[in-house]
Amino acid sequence: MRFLFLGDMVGRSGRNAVFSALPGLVCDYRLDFVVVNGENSAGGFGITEDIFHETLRAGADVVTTGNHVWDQREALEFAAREERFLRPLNYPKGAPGNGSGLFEAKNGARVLVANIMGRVFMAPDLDDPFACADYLVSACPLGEQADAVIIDFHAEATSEKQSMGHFLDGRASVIVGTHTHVPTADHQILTGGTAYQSDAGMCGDYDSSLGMEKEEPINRFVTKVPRGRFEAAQGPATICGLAVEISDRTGLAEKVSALRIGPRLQEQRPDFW
Ligand SMILES: C=C(OP(=O)(O)O)C(=O)O
Ligand SMILES: [Mn+2]
Repeated sequence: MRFLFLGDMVGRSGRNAVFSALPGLVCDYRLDFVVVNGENSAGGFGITEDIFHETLRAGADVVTTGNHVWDQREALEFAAREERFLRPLNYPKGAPGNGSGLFEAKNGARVLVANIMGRVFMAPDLDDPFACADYLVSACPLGEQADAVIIDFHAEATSEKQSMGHFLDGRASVIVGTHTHVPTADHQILTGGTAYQSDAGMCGDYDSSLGMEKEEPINRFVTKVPRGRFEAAQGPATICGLAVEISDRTGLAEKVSALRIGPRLQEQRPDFW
């Protein structure tokens, strides 16, 4: 199974880059399943229903999110109606919408997708992400109810992300980190067969501070006096993601590659499709 994950779309430039490139990637690579993180897609703060649907039309099968999921208030409403829209699974009971779902890929595979959020340097009062992940993969095991298990782990601390990767190694096809907006060079297949990357990076303008115009972040670090809002950077965006060939027999990863298309970052594409 040919799987592609794209990292946090940041603002209009990130959206436009994904919406123009993803249809071609789906076609050229004959992708079976695509997940895109959309939590910063509305000006950097959350996602609207229109953007969600446009992301699906561009070729995403599922849209994940993170700490900004409710920034656009309409998400509180459409989350409950849209099973392909995921908010962090470890929000306390009663949160609107779903944190996981079982979906059918183009090749007929049953794909379990979950969006889980870290707690280190994030909201500490979330349910335990490790207990949540353990329950999920035990309730819908890879190789039994699911032919592939994909987890977007939205977290700040690399230690928490790497620990989650090893904790689930062999019980998931892909554990990919999001949130920091910086692609890490540690994409690999762990010893138990799970594809892992600490952070896929953002789909956004890299002439920025994490996808936001750099002036205000610099100002706040230098003067400690806020002078304006953070605005999404408007320059040409680079798409960052993770490409994984998942075994149809075991559901574990066979090949993994970073994907980086656009200015400023060194281009990387899978060489196995
Ligand atoms: C990019 C970050 O946050 P956000 O969730 O605001 O995108 C971050 O804090 O690394
Ligand atoms: Mn985030």
